Amino acid sequence: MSDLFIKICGLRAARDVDTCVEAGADAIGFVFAPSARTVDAATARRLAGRVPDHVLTVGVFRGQPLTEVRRLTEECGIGAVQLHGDEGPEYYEALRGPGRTLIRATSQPRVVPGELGEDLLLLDAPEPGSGKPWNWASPDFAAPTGRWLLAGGLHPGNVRHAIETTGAWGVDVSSGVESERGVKSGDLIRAFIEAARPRR
Ligand SMILES: O=C(O)c1ccccc1N[C@@H]1O[C@H](COP(=O)(O)O)[C@@H](O)[C@H]1O
Repeated sequence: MSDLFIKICGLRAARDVDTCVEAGADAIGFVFAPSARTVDAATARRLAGRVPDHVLTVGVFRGQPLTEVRRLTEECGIGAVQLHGDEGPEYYEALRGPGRTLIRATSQPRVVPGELGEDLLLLDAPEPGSGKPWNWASPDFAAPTGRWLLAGGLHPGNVRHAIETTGAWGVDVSSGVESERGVKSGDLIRAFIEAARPRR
């Protein structure tokens, strides 16, 4: 794994999954929550099967029943669960399993990493997947310490500034690497990774 953790989310096409892997993404997300980017189980399983072991596959959920989250994760061979709902610690505990990374996504900037039992905190905009940024540059924002991901309105043109301003351990993007809503652009994926992690 590289210094900066980069997740590209909302993948629906094999070609784009391959581009993410070749360009150096650390994680690839499949959206199971209702969205323009939702994939069905068969598609997610087929796409996840293309991803090498060193790249984390992530299932994205929002307020879905535990049984559904567990079933889709297992059925599709997904390595991590990203939760955008208001699940409590029991929910995280129930999902904990060998080799499964739990990611808590929240738009509340003052949470304590790990407090619900998550392995990784993701600070996102109030409307996840909308491409709208939140005010991570505000002097009122106190970035967490340790490992956390920044998301919300990131794109090739602002990601470096966002990392330098917040000190985020990793970044996550969906809209900012699309040519139109729900359609990924190989050029933007490569540009995002290059901008986030410039070659030395
Ligand atoms: O991408 C979606 O449609 C989505 C739907 C429901 C929950 C989360 C979703 N995506 C997450 O949103 C951020 C990226 O947002 P942006 O488009 O780059 O602003 C990322 O965490 C995705 O996993």
